[in-house]
Amino acid sequence: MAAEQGTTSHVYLGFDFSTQQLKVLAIDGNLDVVHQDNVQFDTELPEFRTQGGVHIHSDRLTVTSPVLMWVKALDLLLEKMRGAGFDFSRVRALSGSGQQHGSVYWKRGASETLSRLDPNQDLFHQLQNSYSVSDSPVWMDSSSKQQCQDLQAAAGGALRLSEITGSRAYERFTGNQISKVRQTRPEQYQETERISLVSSFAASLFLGLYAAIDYSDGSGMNLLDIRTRNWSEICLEATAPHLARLLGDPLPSTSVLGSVSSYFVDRYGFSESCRVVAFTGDNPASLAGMRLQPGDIAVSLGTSDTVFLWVQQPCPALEGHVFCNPVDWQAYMALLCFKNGSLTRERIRNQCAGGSWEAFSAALTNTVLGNNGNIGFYFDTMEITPPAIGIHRFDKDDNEVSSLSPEAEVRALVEGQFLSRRLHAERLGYSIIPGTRVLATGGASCNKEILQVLSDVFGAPVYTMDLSNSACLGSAYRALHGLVTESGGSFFDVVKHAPEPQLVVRPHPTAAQVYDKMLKRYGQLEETVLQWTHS
Ligand SMILES: Nc1ncnc2c1ncn2[C@@H]1O[C@H](COP(=O)(O)OP(=O)(O)O)[C@@H](O)[C@H]1O
Ligand SMILES: O=C(CO)[C@@H](O)[C@H](O)COP(=O)(O)O
Repeated sequence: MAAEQGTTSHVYLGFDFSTQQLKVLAIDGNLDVVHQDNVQFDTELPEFRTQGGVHIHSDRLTVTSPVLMWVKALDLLLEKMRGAGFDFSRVRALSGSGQQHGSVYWKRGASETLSRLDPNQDLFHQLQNSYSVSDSPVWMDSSSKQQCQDLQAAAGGALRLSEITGSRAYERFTGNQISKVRQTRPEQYQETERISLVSSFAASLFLGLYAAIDYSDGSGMNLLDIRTRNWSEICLEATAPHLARLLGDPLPSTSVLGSVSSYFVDRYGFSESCRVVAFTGDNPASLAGMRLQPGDIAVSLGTSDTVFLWVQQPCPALEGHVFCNPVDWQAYMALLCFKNGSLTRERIRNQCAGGSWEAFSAALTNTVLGNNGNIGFYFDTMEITPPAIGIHRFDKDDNEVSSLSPEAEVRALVEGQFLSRRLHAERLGYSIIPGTRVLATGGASCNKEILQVLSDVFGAPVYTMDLSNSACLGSAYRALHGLVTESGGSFFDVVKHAPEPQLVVRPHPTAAQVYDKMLKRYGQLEETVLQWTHS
């Protein structure tokens, strides 16, 4: 292992195909970050007309992204790196991550095209006709309710499905999306020779052949048996005939899948021996990037907010998800996902803080812990956890009110979001104990005032990495780890000299007094909001 890591001339790349952008990060053999870059979909690829990286369809439930936008983003990112003088010949291994659950439908003949790419042309032009479905369903989609009901019925109920796959049926989970595509677009489905996740689609581009789905991201499909780590026959059959053939066999997340295709060698100067390590989901990759340990709780504040934990034994339930662990095949991770995260914070920033994060932060500083009893629920779109919609504000006596002052609105939003994250994490069995670290990541984790509220609500210190894109960092670590896995090197051995997360904020001394009570009230009011949604 020392020989793998000892040299600084080698570098390891981590990519992240997330909702709003494609990012890349390079580390050297000492784990120092030596390069970073990104492509923002909305602004740098405006021809695809996305908002926040997606298209929301007229039914407000269907949410997709153009698959060719991701391909073009990779062309652009690699060109930017070349323009910045990045030396691709130093890359010893690469890996990456993708927003979870999204699906890519490769058209018949695409594997042939992938294997014979012309290095004189970009990927975008050569892969134009390689997808049977041009708009990939993504994690924000909630249009597959019927398919979820059918899958649960076939599996013997929601809890049984959760015991097998780690989650009850969720609309964004890939199996239900595949089922919907098969039913609503039979011709395109018939034309499909392979289905990838966003992560394995991206790995396929680098390999020049279809990449396996890894166990960890594969756990977000309602198709994988998280204990046997094989596709579940019951779930496959309930989803689509012959689906195993379209998915390929799942593999451990640490697998070396092969070397980069000659396209990347000839066009960008990658070494022929540069290895491609299985790509995974962005949340599993973040777990690796933050080097999450048992007892820690991670809060990712990206487009979605997620809360995740390292767990040794799977205890699937009706809420939340259990995924195979991306760095230790014997372990698991538990995850909760909240759809109304950064985009809702941006909306309230625009309405109440003149579009400025500084003013948004000032509103948090200028208002008191507990917000004088005001509590808000801000579900701009149907939330995942809990399945509720609408904007609901309550005063200290639990009366619904129609508005709050702009500053109180900002605090109600952020407190409400974090009370919800804590409430549902506790329902999943998590409890804050002395020594608990909250590790924050994602775009909003650069905002110290937001992190102060997180710390106060959780009653625990909040730490961050120097970088807010831990999914990229984790992917670069995983690239390095993939190389040493065969010789038995553990992930924690590989990253033991990586920089430790830094303490950013501690809870205010009165926080526990305020938020322990408020959490109970929040839970009761959430019941009311849920009843309103479903009445
Ligand atoms: N200073 C800030 N304060 C709060 N939120 C921020 C700040 N800067 C960026 N963000 C949020 O970060 C989000 C992007 O996070 P990121 O993790 O990069 O998203 P993704 O990986 O899902 O594409 C933006 O939507 C924005 O709302
Ligand atoms: O659906 C989930 C997790 O289950 C989301 O967390 C997606 O993985 C999108 O991630 P971001 O782009 O918001 O980081």
